Amino acid sequence: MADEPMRVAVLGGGSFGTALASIAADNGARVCQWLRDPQLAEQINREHRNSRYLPEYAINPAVRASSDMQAVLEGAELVLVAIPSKAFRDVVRQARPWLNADQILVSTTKGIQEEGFKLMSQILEEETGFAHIGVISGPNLATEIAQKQLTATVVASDDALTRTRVQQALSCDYFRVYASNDRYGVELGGSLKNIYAIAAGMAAALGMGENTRSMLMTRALAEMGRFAVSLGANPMTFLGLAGVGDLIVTCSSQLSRNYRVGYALGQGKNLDEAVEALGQVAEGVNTIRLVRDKAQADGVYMPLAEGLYQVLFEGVPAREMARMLMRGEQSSDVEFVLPREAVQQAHRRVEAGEEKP
Ligand SMILES: NC(=O)C1=CN([C@@H]2O[C@H](COP(=O)(O)OP(=O)(O)OC[C@H]3O[C@@H](n4cnc5c(N)ncnc54)[C@H](OP(=O)(O)O)[C@@H]3O)[C@@H](O)[C@H]2O)C=CC1
Ligand SMILES: O=C(CO)COP(=O)(O)O
Repeated sequence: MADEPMRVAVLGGGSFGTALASIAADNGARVCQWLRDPQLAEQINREHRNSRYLPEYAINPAVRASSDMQAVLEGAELVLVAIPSKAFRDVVRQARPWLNADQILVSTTKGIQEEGFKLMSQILEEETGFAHIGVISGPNLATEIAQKQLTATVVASDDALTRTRVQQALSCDYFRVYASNDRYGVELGGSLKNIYAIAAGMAAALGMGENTRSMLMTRALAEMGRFAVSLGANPMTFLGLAGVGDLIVTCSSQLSRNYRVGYALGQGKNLDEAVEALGQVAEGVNTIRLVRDKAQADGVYMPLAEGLYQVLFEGVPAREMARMLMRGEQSSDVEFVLPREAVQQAHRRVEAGEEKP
């Protein structure tokens, strides 16, 4: 078995699905890619190019694209699901008749389902009940992968076979795959950072500088950690590629679609115009709403997510929101070292005259 090429199926014909299919093929796997548009599938097979999502880049000619899901899934050992969160469950349901419990199912999608605040690998689990389930997440701009820029990702699963086979399938000269057993944390990191990428794009369009971006990213990490703890997740996972790593790339690059939506908003476009102009999925727009509602319901302090929600959905001007955030209550740098409450209590004591210089 070790000498036989691994059979990999990719569900999704967008930029990331296409980039992953090409990596696996570069690495010697037999790769079939499913997309719902038969004409685009035909073009990929004929020209080895995805004119809709990655027009500038050559796809490994060994990738076979098809709109026949049964044929794509037949005999696949590893199934990568690269479908935006809004359509993820539907596509998994469509695929279900041709999936079997020996297969490894991996989500690559950085989004959250509104009902039940479910992450995509939880949907894979619910829809199949299979054991070999994982996620891929990390600083992985599809366009840079398509250029074969040196890139790292994380495969996360509590199942060692899943981690190992994904590392074998995708690790190559330009793509390195690190392992984690914290599936929930890795997946949560990938979803949350999209929120702050929108904020970073907006800040850039408003002419704010590098100090601002650095503050934004670091406070985003603090807020993400607080949210993770409230959900019983391990905030240490955010120190890795799927947290800090992805936050850095997505908050710094025009190649990020979430960043671009934020940038367009900062330039004065409204949300519908910004999303329409993008023409691809920016998961962060929906994630802001879901995370803000969940934080409110669970009493988690997330001023950036709340502020961004008010800018996107309640018409508060971004500059005004930035001013309010800067003038917010005094806080702690690293809350795992000095709790936020301790800072606030000290302020109250000084203001009440209980502590004097
Ligand atoms: N692009 C990137 O750099 C990265 C993306 N990701 C994540 O990967 C996920 C997928 O993203 P990506 O490939 O970039 O997305 P794209 O927006 O580039 O493409 C989306 C793909 O999903 C298909 N699709 C959408 N709705 C349906 C549906 N109802 N049924 C079947 N197919 C559907 C689209 O088909 P059609 O064209 O026919 O609409 C298209 O093939 C996202 O959640 C993203 O967060 C993760 C890391 C990097
Ligand atoms: O997740 C990504 C990079 O790691 C891609 O980000 P966008 O979805 O914002 O393009």
